Amino acid sequence: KKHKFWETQPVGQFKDVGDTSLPEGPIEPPTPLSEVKQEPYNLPSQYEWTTCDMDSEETCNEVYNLLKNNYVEDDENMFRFNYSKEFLRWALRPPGFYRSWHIGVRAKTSKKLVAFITGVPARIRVRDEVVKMAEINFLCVHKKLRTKRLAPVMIKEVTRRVHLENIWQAAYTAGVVLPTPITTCQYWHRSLNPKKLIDVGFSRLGARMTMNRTIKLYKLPDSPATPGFRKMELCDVPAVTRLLRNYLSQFVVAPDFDESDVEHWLLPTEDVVDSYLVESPETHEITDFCSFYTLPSSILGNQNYSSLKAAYSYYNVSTKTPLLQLMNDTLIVAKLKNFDVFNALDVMHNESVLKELKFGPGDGQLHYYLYNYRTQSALKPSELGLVLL
Ligand SMILES: CCOC(=O)c1cnc2ccc(OC)cc2c1SCCC#N
Repeated sequence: KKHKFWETQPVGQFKDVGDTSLPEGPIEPPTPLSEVKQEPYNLPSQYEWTTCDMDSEETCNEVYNLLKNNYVEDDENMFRFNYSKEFLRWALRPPGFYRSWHIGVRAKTSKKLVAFITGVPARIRVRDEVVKMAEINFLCVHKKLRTKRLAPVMIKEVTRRVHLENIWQAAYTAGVVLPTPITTCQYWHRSLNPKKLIDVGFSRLGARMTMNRTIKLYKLPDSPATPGFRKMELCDVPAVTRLLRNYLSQFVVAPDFDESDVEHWLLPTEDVVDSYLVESPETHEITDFCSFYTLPSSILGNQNYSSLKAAYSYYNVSTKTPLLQLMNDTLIVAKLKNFDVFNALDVMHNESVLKELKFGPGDGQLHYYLYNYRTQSALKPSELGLVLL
């Protein structure tokens, strides 16, 4: 039976879609903390819970290797995400993080890490309500244990630990349809290294196109066009926070970033997140901002290449520089940093520039979900101002 587990959870159910009598907001009220289950859920007898301290080099290595070998692949098994250790430490230790929300499952005999799920705290605004949520991510069960129904008990356990911190909502994404997406986004891809993407079989030479003609089609200038375009620095955090908060206020769902959030999520971290801004040469005002994160993928089953260097559009704000020019400068920087591809979702205002910047639509979709929070109706991707890693 499909969605056996999700039909037991406080999430929008398919049967309720379109029922405008149901109000926007929490589906269930908070439970008194004394009534939250104090002890962990039961795992199958040969497995045990473990808390993964990402500060520990050894544990971080175990998590990295579990994900490298068992995490999400595309439908054609051409790629598998290969989140780096620095990226995982960044993604899992934002302001106010809880180590207890970095949950592993070990085999009791071998002590091998066989499954993982995480949460990090976030303040997410839904229309005019700022809600404390957990962002749930990195749910991974070892390929050899996929039929043991571990995912439902792992989801219940991370939910229990989130409840213990008096948080009752969550946000998560999936490539599969579950009850019930608040919106469904499309991936778009901009070739930076077309020869490699063709060699690995992701892209194909267009009709009547030679390889040289294709390389020329995707060629980019060797420096950004916008005067005052520069890397973000620590001293820019207050201005970037103001710029970003104002920009994100227009979307139905968006993070409620403060300066400490901006410092963590958007200050450049080598090989993890890159961020640039436009400082007006005349007024020294910060008028625009763009950022992308680094998420390589293993290339599965190709003789010549083993890794894809992919950049993912993160948060972009254009108030003076046209978004088209700002994003083109981002592509230029990504190419200079030797990325093979620049990926973007059709969220916020991205859709308006993707085609002109020579992005092509991907065949994968990304569904966004809220746990224990109903929205009046599904959002358009352009109403979503939240990028989850
Ligand atoms: C070349 C364009 O495709 C990707 O960059 C890519 C890379 N690795 C993946 C690993 C797992 C995977 O599972 C859905 C997809 C990819 C994709 S396409 C969707 C992500 C984006 N943009």
